[in-house]
Amino acid sequence: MSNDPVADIAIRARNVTLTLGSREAPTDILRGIDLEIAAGQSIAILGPSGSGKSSLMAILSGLERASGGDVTVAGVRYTNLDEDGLARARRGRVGIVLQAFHLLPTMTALENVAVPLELAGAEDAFARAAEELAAVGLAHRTTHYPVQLSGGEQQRVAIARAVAGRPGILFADEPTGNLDGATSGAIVDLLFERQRAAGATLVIITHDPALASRCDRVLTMRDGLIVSDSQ
Ligand SMILES: Nc1ncnc2c1ncn2[C@@H]1O[C@H](COP(=O)(O)OP(=O)(O)OP(=O)(O)O)[C@@H](O)[C@H]1O
Repeated sequence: MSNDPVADIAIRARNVTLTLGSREAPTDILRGIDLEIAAGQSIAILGPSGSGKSSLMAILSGLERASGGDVTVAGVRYTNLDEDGLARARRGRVGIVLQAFHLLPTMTALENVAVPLELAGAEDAFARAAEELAAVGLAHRTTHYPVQLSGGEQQRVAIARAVAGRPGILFADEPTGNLDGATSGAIVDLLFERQRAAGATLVIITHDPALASRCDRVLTMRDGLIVSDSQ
């Protein structure tokens, strides 16, 4: 840890709001989120369906722009960035794992991990991708296409892809939502293992209190607000 308190904050949100829908019928999705997450922390976000968990994660991970407030992630202030600016801010700083895996069907497991690295300018993209796939236990599946992989294997590829760029922050939105119980346990173990190996901050959205209890800190959302914080 550095002595600079600002450097030790991975995520800072101040009065973040999100309003969607039409001008005539706006819906307030996030209604003033204030949050600081320390670098290296694991944090779970719980809350009923529709409470705004995915929306908050989309904003913190730079996939979506807030309607108001201020967001700074990994030292980059998102406020005033356009979509290209947000995409640049994500690259190399943020890794994202989603419930539905989102692998490209026309690419092998190896290509799914290597191509984003290549686009980010890595010269050794394929060698690094092979290492990442080995680290998630898939050294024997590198030439398989997503359709040839089980759900758990696809999520391992997605985790390898998310951590391959060595991001400081890893976001996971219900990463086990499409998996059975036994597979889920192994995927969660893997997420925490990869987080520790990278020294990354981990933000997980989950409906599973047992998973949440493994995190350093647990937030609960309701109606677009954070209503409890275990910290
Ligand atoms: N484009 C949109 N226009 C209007 N409302 C939207 C839009 N997108 C999402 N919402 C609403 O925003 C609210 C928050 O959605 P969000 O997906 O963030 O919730 P969540 O807590 O992640 O839910 P779940 O656990 O079911 O995934 C929901 O009520 C949803 O219907």
